[in-house]
Amino acid sequence: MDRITQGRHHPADTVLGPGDDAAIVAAPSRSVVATTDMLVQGRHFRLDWSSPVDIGRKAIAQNAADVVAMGARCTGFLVALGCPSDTPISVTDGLTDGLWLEAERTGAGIVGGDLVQSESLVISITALGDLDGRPAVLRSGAQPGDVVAVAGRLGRSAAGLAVLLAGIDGHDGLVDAHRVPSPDYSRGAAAARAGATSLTDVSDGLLADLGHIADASSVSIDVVTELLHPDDDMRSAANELGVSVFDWMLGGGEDHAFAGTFPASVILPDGWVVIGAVHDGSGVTVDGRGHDGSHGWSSFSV
Ligand SMILES: Nc1ncnc2c1ncn2[C@@H]1O[C@H](COP(=O)(O)OP(=O)(O)OP(=O)(O)O)[C@@H](O)[C@H]1O
Ligand SMILES: Cc1ncc(C[n+]2csc(CCOP(=O)(O)O)c2C)c(N)n1
Ligand SMILES: [Mg+2]
Ligand SMILES: [Mg+2]
Ligand SMILES: [Mg+2]
Repeated sequence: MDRITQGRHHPADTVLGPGDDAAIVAAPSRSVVATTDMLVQGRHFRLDWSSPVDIGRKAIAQNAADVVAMGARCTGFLVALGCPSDTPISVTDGLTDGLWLEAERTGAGIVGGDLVQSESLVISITALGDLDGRPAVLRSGAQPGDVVAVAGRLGRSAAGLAVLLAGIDGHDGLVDAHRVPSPDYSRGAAAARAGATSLTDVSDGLLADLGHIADASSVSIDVVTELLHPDDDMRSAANELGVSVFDWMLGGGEDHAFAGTFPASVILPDGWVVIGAVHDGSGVTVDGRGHDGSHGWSSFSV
């Protein structure tokens, strides 16, 4: 346990870190943003595909992205870890390093957690955040006439997963994007300050996650494929595998890019790019039509 808890530098929001019955985390806004997501071995990661550092980083990233998708910044993480009894120390050390590495990218510390024995590796994280006095940006605020925009790259994680599943060589950048998502954690607060009307992170797939905004806001959302610009390495992997690069960009999960809506009059903050528009109605369309392909990952269908 000492190996997991000791020797780390805690940022200012950690009032009391690991060691007592509970941690104390600053809540300057007097309301706390709280979210949880878990990673399960075999389901969300494989130890022959990802290093323990990668897995630790991904676990923090997918949680931090949900805090940022409220327009907040991260203030602390609680990490519950299930490990088989024969897990090498190098694996728990690597996980701990990865967790801290990505936590530091968010500006927050790991303030506590739990460690139990289990049949496979399971990492469940609770992330806390603060809005610094601003209102949260909900999924329910999109208005007809708004633009739809994204910050971050789409489809690269799904492309990397496809490369790993097919066992083809090369495409290291895509495989890296699958192993460790790289959200820019400053984008959510910037969107909130600019007047974003709704915000989410892309965890399941662009169309599925925009669908949550469309449902919560009682609007329809149209994505314009001409405004999506696939990278050359995604195009070449898609050609090699005989699939459409847009399947990855529209339906691929785990990039943890941010997607949101803004009034059309807003000058978008750095990193945000228009990809569509909000209309009256319901559901999500692509180039004005229903999309036959996958809208995203579904937790219980695969
Ligand atoms: N077991 C549960 N108990 C209570 N609320 C839950 C439970 N599972 C999910 N939720 C809530 O349902 C909502 C949607 O959860 P979901 O996990 O799909 O969101 P997400 O974290 O943005 O997506 P992803 O898991 O793909 O990253 C969230 O508000 C979440 O708190
Ligand atoms: C070994 C392996 N196989 C498949 C995937 C793909 N995958 C798993 S969960 C998920 C979306 C979020 O799911 P959840 O809703 O469970 O958080 C995706 C795209 C992976 N990462 N690793
Ligand atoms: Mg979740
Ligand atoms: Mg989310
Ligand atoms: Mg999530």
